[in-house]
Amino acid sequence: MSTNKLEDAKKAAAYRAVDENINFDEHRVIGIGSGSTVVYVAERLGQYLKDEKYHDRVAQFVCIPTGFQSKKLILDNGLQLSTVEQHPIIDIAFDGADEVDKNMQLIKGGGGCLFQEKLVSTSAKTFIIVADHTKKSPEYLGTMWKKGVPIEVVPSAYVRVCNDLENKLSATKTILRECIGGKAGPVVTDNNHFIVDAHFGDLSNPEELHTKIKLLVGVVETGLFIDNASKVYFGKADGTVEVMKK
Ligand SMILES: O=C(CO)[C@H](O)[C@H](O)COP(=O)(O)O
Repeated sequence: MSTNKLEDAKKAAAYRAVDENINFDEHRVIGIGSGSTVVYVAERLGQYLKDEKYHDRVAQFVCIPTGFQSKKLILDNGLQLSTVEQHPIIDIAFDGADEVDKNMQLIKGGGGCLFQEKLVSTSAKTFIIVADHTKKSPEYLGTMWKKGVPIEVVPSAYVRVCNDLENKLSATKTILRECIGGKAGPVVTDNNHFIVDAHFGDLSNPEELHTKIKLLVGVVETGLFIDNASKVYFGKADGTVEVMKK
């Protein structure tokens, strides 16, 4: 698919997700995730802010970011920025995903905002995923996303975590995520942790794997988002959007 078509698909998913799920009278605290698709969520909210019919209500929204990129997105679109400390209960959150299976379990963290994304999404009463259709798994997680399960770890524990993932949980490969260009060395998250990408092949039981990984000393959070998403909007190349819900 051409880059333009892919962007159109992301935009279609994000616009429709906002249009169908924001309740301008009831919602006030909005989570804004990370990645290239959620850019269009912030853009859409910015458009509503400029529309005189919605302006007063959207100006009252406070937006909770999942990292530096989304903080900037919120500000660039003229929206009010706040924190999850000030608003531990979020009305609705939007975010992207790296892969979505048929049960709406997710792999996230491909963009390195893992822990903060999980904090925001699990603090939200409703969590909406926006994605292009390449993120839809035909069956198991690990089919479309081949870069492994992202795991946020305490820096000093990364060797121990990699060893445990391989020896205790049978990961076939673990990779400390490195920066590409700009800086030599590992990716450092917004919460000053490292990311390990762990390969397990197809994930037939992501919930069990998530629980096992979480128990390893040094693991902050896993990129397996279990029973978290309320709905998924998949944008397609032809501009249509498929909605998945339970
Ligand atoms: O989990 C994420 C960042 O850690 C992103 O939401 C995920 O990588 C999807 O990004 P994109 O919308 O660019 O495909």
